[in-house]
Amino acid sequence: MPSFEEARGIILAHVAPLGEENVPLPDALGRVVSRDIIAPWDLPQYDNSAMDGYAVHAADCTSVPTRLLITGFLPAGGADCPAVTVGCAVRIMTGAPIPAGCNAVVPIEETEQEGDQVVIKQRVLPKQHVRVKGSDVASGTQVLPAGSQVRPAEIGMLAAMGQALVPVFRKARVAILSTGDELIELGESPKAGSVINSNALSLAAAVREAGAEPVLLGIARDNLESHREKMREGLCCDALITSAGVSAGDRDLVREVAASLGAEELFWKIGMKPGGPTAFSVWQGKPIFSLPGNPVSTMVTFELLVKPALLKMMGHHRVLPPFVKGILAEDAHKKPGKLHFIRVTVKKRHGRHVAYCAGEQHTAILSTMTRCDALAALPCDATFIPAGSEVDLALMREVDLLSEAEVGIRCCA
Ligand SMILES: Nc1nc2c(c(=O)[nH]1)N[C@H]1C(S)=C(S)[C@@H](COP(=O)(O)OP(=O)(O)OC[C@H]3O[C@@H](n4cnc5c(N)ncnc54)[C@H](O)[C@@H]3O)O[C@H]1N2
Ligand code: MOO
Repeated sequence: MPSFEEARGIILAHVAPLGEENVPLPDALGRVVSRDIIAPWDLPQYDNSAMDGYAVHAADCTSVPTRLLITGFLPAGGADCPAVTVGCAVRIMTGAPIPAGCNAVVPIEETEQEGDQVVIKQRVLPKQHVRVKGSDVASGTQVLPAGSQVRPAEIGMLAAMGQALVPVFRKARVAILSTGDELIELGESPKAGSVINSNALSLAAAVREAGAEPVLLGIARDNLESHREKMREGLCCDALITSAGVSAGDRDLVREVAASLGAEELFWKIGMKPGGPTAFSVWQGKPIFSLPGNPVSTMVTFELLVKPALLKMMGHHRVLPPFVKGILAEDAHKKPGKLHFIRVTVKKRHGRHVAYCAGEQHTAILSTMTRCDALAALPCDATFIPAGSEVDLALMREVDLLSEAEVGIRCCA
């Protein structure tokens, strides 16, 4: 049985970035660029003013004060300005091109206008308040390397570079299949023994949050034919995630059907909890993630095993969840032999993350998941981890600062 790290290593070794596509710039947000983007022109494209003021030639302003004749006005976007001759200045607005004959801008506050003349009250240095052509990005240089994730800043830069279509890695289409006769869909009337198919919706949300596209396949019933039909359908997508039917039960059919469809199983069972019965197979290069059905196990295995794979498929370089060091606020007990991920709430105190048990840790307890700020990793061989121990935390959301009033070790039941 592979350890958690080994299992994740096997998964990551069996997935690769999907192909590329060109998307309109606004749709590139969150995607990963698949090629180096090279600047087709300088940014700024021309020398322009950084201030509202007067465009001058510094050499005309060596004495203080200096008096210059105002010969024109240049707003942003204005291009029509004859060359400025010795002893003259042009009133210029922020962003307007520096006219020929000028090499500096004097802000309006450092001047006084007297009729058609401007009095410059301070020394002027060449290039002062001039945004020089190409000083931000020079034509022909790399604006973004392949592999960059597109954030609002990159959208702005790509727009400034005239990049209406952006080459990005393809978004993964991820089929989600729930299995089990007890399941009903949200909105159907519950009967005795029925369970709402919440896993499909939490998985679809997590897939979407990872930047991929969920494709909901519905429910495979507990017979081979239903599983076969739905799993075949799912294999048209880039990846298939199944939930439940993967443990040791009489009706756990997912692995049998995956094998009958020709998938190669790389592992079944991992030395982690939750997520012990997880299976991973590959069918014609496509990953099949068979996650355990207990709702918390489904979410935790998605976060720690599936999401890194999807991110890699979509071209991301940083695919592992951000782990930070934290301090356990309470004693924790566990059985040896598996890496345990417990759900904790986290507060920050004096720059350190302090982790509190988020509640009942059984993997069917959804409410502990909604309170969870992070998953704390309790080492494989440990049986008792005393309060104050340092642990790795996989943060699931931003955490608050702990007020002084809340400081103090709480007792774990
Ligand atoms: N004899 C053994 N029994 C079990 C083992 C084991 O190793 N030996 N492992 C346990 C662990 S750990 C887990 S986790 C579960 C996983 O079992 P399955 O993946 O086969 O899932 P099911 O038994 O079909 O369902 C488990 C549980 O989850 C509920 N469920 C299933 N699908 C959904 C869904 N789409 N939405 C909401 N809830 C769902 C289901 O009703 C069950 O209550 O096996 C243990 N048993
Ligand atoms: O692995 Mo199960 O996922 O411990 O509840």
